[in-house]
Amino acid sequence: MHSDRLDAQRLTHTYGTGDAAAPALADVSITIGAHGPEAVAIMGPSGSGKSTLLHVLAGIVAPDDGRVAWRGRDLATMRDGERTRLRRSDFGFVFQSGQLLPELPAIENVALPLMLGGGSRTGAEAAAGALLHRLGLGDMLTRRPGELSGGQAQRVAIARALVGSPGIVFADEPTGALDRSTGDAVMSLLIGATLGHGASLVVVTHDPEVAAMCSRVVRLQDGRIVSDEPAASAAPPSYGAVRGERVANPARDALQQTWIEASR
Ligand SMILES: Nc1ncnc2c1ncn2[C@@H]1O[C@H](COP(=O)(O)OP(=O)(O)OP(=O)(O)O)[C@@H](O)[C@H]1O
Repeated sequence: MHSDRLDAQRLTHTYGTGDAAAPALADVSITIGAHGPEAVAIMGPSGSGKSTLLHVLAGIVAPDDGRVAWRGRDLATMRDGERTRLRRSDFGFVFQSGQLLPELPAIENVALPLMLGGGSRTGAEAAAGALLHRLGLGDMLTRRPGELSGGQAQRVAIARALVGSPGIVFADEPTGALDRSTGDAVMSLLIGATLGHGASLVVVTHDPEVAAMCSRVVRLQDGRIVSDEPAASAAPPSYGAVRGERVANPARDALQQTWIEASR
């Protein structure tokens, strides 16, 4: 059994109370990374509970009922400070946009999680610079987010999510603000880089083509999981599952291999 696994059992969550109560999750159980790193897409109609599930899995929102365990430890039994430290050390996050600090250059945005974790500025910036180079942003280290394209900013966000070597990365519509070709490139990079780092990825998306790049697709409806299957059965033929053998994708395989070698 793989140690970097996330186990969620019987999660329920309702926003508000009484007449205003909005049930968002109902009896959701899911395990991520049981057999090694994997890329899992969470799909479903608007309001089906995707973002709520992601936030509960990441320990940002506490479930009303049920439990989430990371590496066998129940997040609810941790003190707030411990959970915050765990999120910083073991979890990475990529959101649609706006997560970078606008006043900081790219390299400092990426170095920040390491410095918040107690690392020296020199060491943190060395690691951040190396990662940004590997993501093709070696010329952009001193640019502030407002001086980057949307795709470049998302690559900086990916570097920031990965710099602390997390065990799992959570992404909420990470390409939702990008055009199709930029979004596809960023998504390939996110999947390749995350798996290349030995971490799992959980990504909320509306986009079937994004889901098809993942190895597994979980569908929600009215706060419940209605299907959980390998991406192969949901994938358009032009895309392959990241870890599957079904459809060759030389560019992605090469990218992932580069990452694995660079991460040694
Ligand atoms: N902060 C909140 N307060 C009250 N209700 C909320 C809140 N956040 C979400 N909800 C409700 O919970 C349900 C699930 O919302 P959630 O954002 O998880 O769905 P989603 O599938 O991510 O939707 P979308 O695809 O539109 O982003 C919806 O009915 C939503 O209106």
